[in-house]
Amino acid sequence: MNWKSAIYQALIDTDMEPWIAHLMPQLEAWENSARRGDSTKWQQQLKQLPDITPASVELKASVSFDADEALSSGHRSHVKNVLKQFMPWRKGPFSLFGIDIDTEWRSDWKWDRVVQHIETLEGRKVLDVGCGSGYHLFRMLGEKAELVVGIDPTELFFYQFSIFKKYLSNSPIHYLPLGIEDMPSENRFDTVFSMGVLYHRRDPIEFLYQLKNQLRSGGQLVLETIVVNGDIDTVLMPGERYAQMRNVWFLPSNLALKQWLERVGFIDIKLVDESITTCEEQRATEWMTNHSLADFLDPNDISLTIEGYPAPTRSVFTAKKK
Ligand SMILES: Nc1ncnc2c1ncn2[C@@H]1O[C@H](C[S@+](CC[C@H]([NH3+])C(=O)[O-])CC(=O)[O-])[C@@H](O)[C@H]1O
Repeated sequence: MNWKSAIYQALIDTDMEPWIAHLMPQLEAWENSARRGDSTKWQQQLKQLPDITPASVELKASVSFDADEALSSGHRSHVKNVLKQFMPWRKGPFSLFGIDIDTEWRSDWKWDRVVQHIETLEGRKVLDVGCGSGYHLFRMLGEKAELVVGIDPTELFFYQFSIFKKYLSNSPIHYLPLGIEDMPSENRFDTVFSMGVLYHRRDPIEFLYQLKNQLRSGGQLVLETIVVNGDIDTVLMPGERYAQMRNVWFLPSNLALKQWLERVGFIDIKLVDESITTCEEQRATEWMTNHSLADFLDPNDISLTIEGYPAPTRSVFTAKKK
């Protein structure tokens, strides 16, 4: 069964059926456009992965898939070579049949900071907006969510996710290669995460409304984004680049962000974590060989980006929909 039919079948007898039915034409259109270039290569590479039923899958403490027996060294180097076709690997780490994918980001550190502050995911329907490779989706399933859906329009990340989904085909974890703007406003999820996305949005207030429109009444928002020091009136709009990223728009102070959340109508708003992003958490590795955070900071003063802005500090907020 292909990935589209799998999610449709999984939701057909639930109250999510109208939601997924609404999205099917867009998924169809995406699939038709994904029959070219890199997509074709990645689809072929996916078929090269071994058809093994994992002997054990760990999702609570890490994302690791283990086989009964170690792969032979020839088989192992073949699988490693296949996985390398999906570079750059940004969000992880993953472990597949003894091969450790040491990604650019220690996304597990972010998860450890977040998970201790959120309502239980057990039995809940969860949406992760801008899920990247889906690393956090697997950790959400590890927390026993009833349904986990990630959305992210970046094609490579869909295929990275598909590698691990292959070994969890019957689990309620799904990735839709769509953006938040494609989602119908149907108030269906118990928890909505959006981590590392707000600063990429040209209209952050509209984005907060879009997140709110995915939550049921009483549901929890978990929002993580880059912030700057300052009072309730402080919001930094960088010039063309921030830490070399071209698509960064608004970096609010914690107080300004709290006010945005209030204006959009969230209640019970809490700042639960604030952390400076370190060069240990985001760095180049064998699996992501491009420049990384150390190259984007001022070499003489790592509290600044190379453009002279405050270096990335990330805050996590939780809030509720009335
Ligand atoms: N319109 C959109 N709708 C949904 N996602 C989008 C959209 N536009 C871009 N994205 C996606 O948002 C993700 C942001 S990365 C955060 C990953 C993870 N959450 C993390 O916390 O590590 C952070 C970063 O790279 O700066 C990317 O995967 C985009 O494709």
